[in-house]
Amino acid sequence: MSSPRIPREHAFAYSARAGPATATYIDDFPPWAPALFPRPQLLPTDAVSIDAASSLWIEEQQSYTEEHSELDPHIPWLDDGVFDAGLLATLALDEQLLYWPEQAFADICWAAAVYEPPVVVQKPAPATVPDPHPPLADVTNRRSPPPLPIPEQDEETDTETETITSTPAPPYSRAVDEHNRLLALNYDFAPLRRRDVEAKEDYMRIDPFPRYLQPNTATSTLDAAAALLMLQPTPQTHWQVSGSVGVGDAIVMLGLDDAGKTSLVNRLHRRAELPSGVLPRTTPTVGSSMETIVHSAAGHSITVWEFGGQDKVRPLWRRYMWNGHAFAFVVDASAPERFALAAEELAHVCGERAEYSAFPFLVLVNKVDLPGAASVEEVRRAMGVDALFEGHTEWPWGVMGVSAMTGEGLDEVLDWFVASVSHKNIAEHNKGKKYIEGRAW
Ligand SMILES: Nc1nc2c(ncn2[C@@H]2O[C@H](COP(=O)(O)OP(=O)(O)OP(=O)(O)O)[C@@H](O)[C@H]2O)c(=O)[nH]1
Ligand SMILES: [Mg+2]
Repeated sequence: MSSPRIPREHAFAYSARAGPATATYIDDFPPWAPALFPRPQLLPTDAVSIDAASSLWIEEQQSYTEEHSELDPHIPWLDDGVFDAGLLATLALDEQLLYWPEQAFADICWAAAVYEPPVVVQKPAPATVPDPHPPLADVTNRRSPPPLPIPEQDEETDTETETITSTPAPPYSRAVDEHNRLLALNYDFAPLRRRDVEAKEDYMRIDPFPRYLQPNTATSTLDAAAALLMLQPTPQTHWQVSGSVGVGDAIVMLGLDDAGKTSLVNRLHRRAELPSGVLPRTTPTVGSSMETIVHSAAGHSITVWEFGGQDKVRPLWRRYMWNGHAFAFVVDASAPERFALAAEELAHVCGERAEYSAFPFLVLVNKVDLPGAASVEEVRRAMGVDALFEGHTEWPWGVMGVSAMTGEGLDEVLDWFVASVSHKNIAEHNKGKKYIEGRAW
């Protein structure tokens, strides 16, 4: 089977997003693509048809399902080979993308359209940003793709293009910002929000990325999916989680900025060597970060997935928080003036979805080492957790005092999670997710 060739501008789009060291792939995957696939042996080194890759997946999935379905009821393997949009946000995004690239892509787009706040659309002035792909007449919602710089232009190239291409490719994170900016300029998700799009099929009909979506080619579908996934600061983490099935239980850690989440993760990760009273310096977390720790002599492996708490990154919480097996919400006990905001954010992020979930949940009252820190009881009342979980007795939940500075309380916290994360909870939770599919999960 011949390799699908991706258009030149797409190749350059990869390089623009991936950074300066990666300027040439016409037939290749971008260097960040392996991060999207947790089982790299299935990632071809050159472009290959999706069929070839997916037949490998089918074999592997069948044997795995036979082996594990009884043991691991929480593993959301795809039932009867049917595309399941409800699993996209959980643990099977990579499998879905390989099996059903078009549907997966459309669903990612749809999810983004439904769940993201509307972007402010600033239409580029036609004089300064030429539209290389005029919209088709029959699709009213379509916007042109971002104007992509073309490398290695001829001498005669007009000055505007030269200006763009002579700028060195920005480093990776700046490239993501730049990419976001271009998307914000060119795509208007607002009309596709939930009130207008009742079914995914509607969205598929609208298809705002026609030039990025070429059926049956992994490269173009990845490009398309990545275009949306790159809207997140660290899309790779999502995919890594999707590969973490079987690695251990994943705790999603949320909380306002400065609550001490990163410090807690650092302490948990390095508690054997880090003396009490010493904390590595931290900087505010942008996006999310993940650390796997081993707890207890039995070697129980736990992945802690921590999200930045600054107001700009809080919208990420809602999208990803349900991908773990348990939550921890960290509150700074020394900042009572922020309790109300923390309570508000917690209630917002759980929302009505709490009703359908069965995740173990702990409020971690951090910094109890500081003089004047509020007591666990005070934080419990201020956070309104009793009201939040009223009627959800099936949820194991609690409030515990900890200190990243001294390590106090952390063993108890880990013991609690290990005892509370059960396959039963996870299966319940997945059921809830299926039930609520189609609503804002
Ligand atoms: N005394 C004391 N200070 C702490 C403790 N935990 C964290 N800190 C301090 O609190 C500050 C913020 O800690 P971070 O871990 O960066 O906070 P964060 O929740 O990750 O913040 P974002 O990444 O912005 O969401 C740092 O100066 C830490 O040293 C603790 O248990 N005791
Ligand atoms: Mg942090």
